[in-house]
Amino acid sequence: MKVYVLRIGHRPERDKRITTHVALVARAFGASGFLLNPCDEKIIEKIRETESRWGRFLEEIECVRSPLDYVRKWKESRGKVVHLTMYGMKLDEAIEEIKDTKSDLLLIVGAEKVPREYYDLADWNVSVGNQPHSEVAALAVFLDRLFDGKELYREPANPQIKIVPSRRGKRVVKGSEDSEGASR
Ligand SMILES: C[S@@+](CC[C@H](N)C(=O)[O-])C[C@H]1O[C@@H](n2cnc3c(N)ncnc32)[C@H](O)[C@@H]1O
Repeated sequence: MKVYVLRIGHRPERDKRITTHVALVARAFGASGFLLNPCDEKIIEKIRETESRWGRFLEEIECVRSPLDYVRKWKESRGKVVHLTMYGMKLDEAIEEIKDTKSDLLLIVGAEKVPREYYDLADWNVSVGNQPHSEVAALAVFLDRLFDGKELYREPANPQIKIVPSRRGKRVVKGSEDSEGASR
């Protein structure tokens, strides 16, 4: 099952940092695509740079012109749609059903008020608790539950650098080296 994250309602003048975090969390927590509307080329560029430096997880990083059309096409030809919203059904009640579909998932997160059509198009409107919080937190918790925590230490393709986990300090080696620092 592949997951693409669609960030809608991005306001370039105020959401740059949080939308960047949505994309970084999507990448680090198991998504295979990141889509953005309205467009912000600086964010797209930054995530592409992150992918070249830290390795490839995302097969698509793009702006979409019409997010509603994108959602409709996804449903017609690719898979199911989940919309994360505090008004949705409980995560605990939705997650097993979502895992069972086995189809690819488009995961929608908002910024400003999300238009009604997305609630109607979604196969599941899912809440991560029924309190308002953050798209970054909602996305991280949802993906971690979906993948049962197994996404966190998977290896990206062709990293330039990578971290060697250590109890103290910071160990970073070239992507071509193993965890002892030896070249492969
Ligand atoms: C800061 S909220 C603003 C939502 C907006 N006020 C509305 O009514 O649609 C931005 C995004 O965070 C996500 N979010 C916030 N709290 C959530 C929760 N408890 N469960 C799931 N998603 C949540 C949703 O994707 C939401 O669109």
